[in-house]
Amino acid sequence: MAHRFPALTPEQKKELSEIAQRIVADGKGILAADESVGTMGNRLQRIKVENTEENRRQFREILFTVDSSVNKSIGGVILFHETLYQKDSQGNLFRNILKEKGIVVGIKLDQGGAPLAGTNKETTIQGLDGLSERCAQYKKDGCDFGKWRAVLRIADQCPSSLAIQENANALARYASICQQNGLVPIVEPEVIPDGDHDMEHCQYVTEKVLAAVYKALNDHHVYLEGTLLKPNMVTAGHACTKKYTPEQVAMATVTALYRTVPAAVPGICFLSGGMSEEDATLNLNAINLCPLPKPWKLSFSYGRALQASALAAWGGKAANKKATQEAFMKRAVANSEAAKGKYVHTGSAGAASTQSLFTACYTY
Ligand SMILES: O=P(O)(O)OC[C@H]1O[C@](O)(COP(=O)(O)O)[C@@H](O)[C@@H]1O
Repeated sequence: MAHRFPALTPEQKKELSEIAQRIVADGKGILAADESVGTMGNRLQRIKVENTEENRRQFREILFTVDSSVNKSIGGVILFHETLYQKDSQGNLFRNILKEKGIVVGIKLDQGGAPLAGTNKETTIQGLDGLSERCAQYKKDGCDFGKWRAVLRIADQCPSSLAIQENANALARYASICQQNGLVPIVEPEVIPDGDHDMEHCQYVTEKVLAAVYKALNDHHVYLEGTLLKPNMVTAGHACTKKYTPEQVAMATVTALYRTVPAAVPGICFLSGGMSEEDATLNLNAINLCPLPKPWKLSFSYGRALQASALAAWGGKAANKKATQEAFMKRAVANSEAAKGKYVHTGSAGAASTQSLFTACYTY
């Protein structure tokens, strides 16, 4: 069938693919600082800090005003709506501080889950109504990419084919709308790690989910060169008693991706999914060393695994700014090395960086 109704002009395609490539340029990944108010509340509760707008602003100011050399490790930062319009204590908009460092600014576009009736507690994600108008405004306000997280879980009868199809279609519709408005869509179908399933089962499910997502993206005429994928790594469920090495996780993950993700996709930026900071880095490093064909950049888009020890160092006190920035920079550099397959584990990881960051049923 002839391609009679092109979705994007050559200029639009060029812009999108250049943005995507900047974000995952060699050794660069994404800081996912887009926790919604509720999710941030859980983070702050762990360090006994009240979940106020000012406390959220203060922590993010410390992260974003870190030394400019962070731009060697961080190519993009995902923000929550509130943060996009916040300023540092000198009155500079966060988004301008990031752009001055050469970091691409992104925005969370999904608006939370809604139950799929008649399923075993499965969900779809809301936010498609009015999405085009929101994207246009965010583009004007300095954003160049978006993020939409769909949640799939492994359990009895899960993920159902309804949940897989519905979430794949919503992700594809979101991706299409983003691209029409000049935003690179980060497509995030997360198979959450809750459960006692083994790694092999996670691989099977991840392949089914990714295959459905790429079928839907194709159906919706999404320009793959102007997208990024944010998947889970293939791991055993959190309650599985069998343990796997980073090399085993890497082999299962790259196998699943190689079978399902087209080579036209410029980058795959993993979520950390409750792994400890150190495990997230070691697994990413092993993924980059995995001896299978890897036609995409394999990098990170971590929330918890980039911020947990920084949050612990901060503890809500301005006086801890330096220690907080050092903790953040340490993880950013470690993950940048891992994105090149060059991370050397020194054995001196701090206690905070080896702590599990798992949150049950992470589906706020
Ligand atoms: O539940 P929310 O507020 O959408 O947040 C989900 C979080 O999960 C992520 O998609 C991935 O984060 P992790 O690396 O911590 O798993 C973040 O981008 C985001 O902050």
